[in-house]
Amino acid sequence: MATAVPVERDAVARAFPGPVEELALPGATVRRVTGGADLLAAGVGPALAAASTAGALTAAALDGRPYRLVVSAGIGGGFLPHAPLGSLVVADEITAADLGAESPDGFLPVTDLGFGTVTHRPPAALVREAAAAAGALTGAVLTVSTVTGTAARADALRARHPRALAEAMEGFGVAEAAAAHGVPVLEVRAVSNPVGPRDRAAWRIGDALTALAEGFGKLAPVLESWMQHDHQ
Ligand SMILES: O=C(O)c1cccc(C(=O)CC[C@H]2O[C@@H](n3cnc4c(=O)[nH]cnc43)[C@H](O)[C@@H]2O)c1
Repeated sequence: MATAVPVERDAVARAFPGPVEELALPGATVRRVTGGADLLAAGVGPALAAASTAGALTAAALDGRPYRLVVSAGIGGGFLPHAPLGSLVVADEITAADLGAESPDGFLPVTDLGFGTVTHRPPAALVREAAAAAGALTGAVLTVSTVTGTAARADALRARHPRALAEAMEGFGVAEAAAAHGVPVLEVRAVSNPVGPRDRAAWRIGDALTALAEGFGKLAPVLESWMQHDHQ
């Protein structure tokens, strides 16, 4: 499970009680719960999240216990009214929303420039089961390098991504690292603020962390079952 910051990791960790072993990796520390998950505060933003997650994936593979699933988790902005504050979103699509080029005719995704990918899709069955267990919404979660802070940008994102429920800053980076290792990815976001004009008074970070912890309490059996079975 890769969160951005330790407070998110600790919220997720409440779903995985048990003795914890700390493994220091270059740039990040993995908390390994006995019989459970590896938890990683991977850093803020897609680049650091990708680097930290790739390090953990590589260390686990070299240790002879490769990961079977990578989960990007944390708080995020919600597109109102579909994803209200305190709601939980499971991504059925993880899309890099600002990876590309501007043009006089609008934004061009990096795929239009002939490079790479902008979307990773978590396994549909896992998304369904996870969302049902946690009572979460499902839809696209956007990864951005710049937090949206104006109505104009929120409208532009909504126009380009009508299925978007949330935005955050790490999912696509975590997904790229997982894809490089051939490991499936899931993204789970608890909504802490609306996507739109910057308004710090509107943030509900405590409520979102509670929703994240409660959501993972319900999700944990689904994730554990997924990791124990083959999904070829
Ligand atoms: O200063 C601001 O206006 C502002 C607004 C929202 C979030 C931030 C952060 O610095 C938090 C970044 C952190 O939390 C995730 N996150 C939470 N809400 C959002 C959002 O609306 N858009 C993008 N990311 C968000 C993100 O994944 C980071 O880990 C500052």
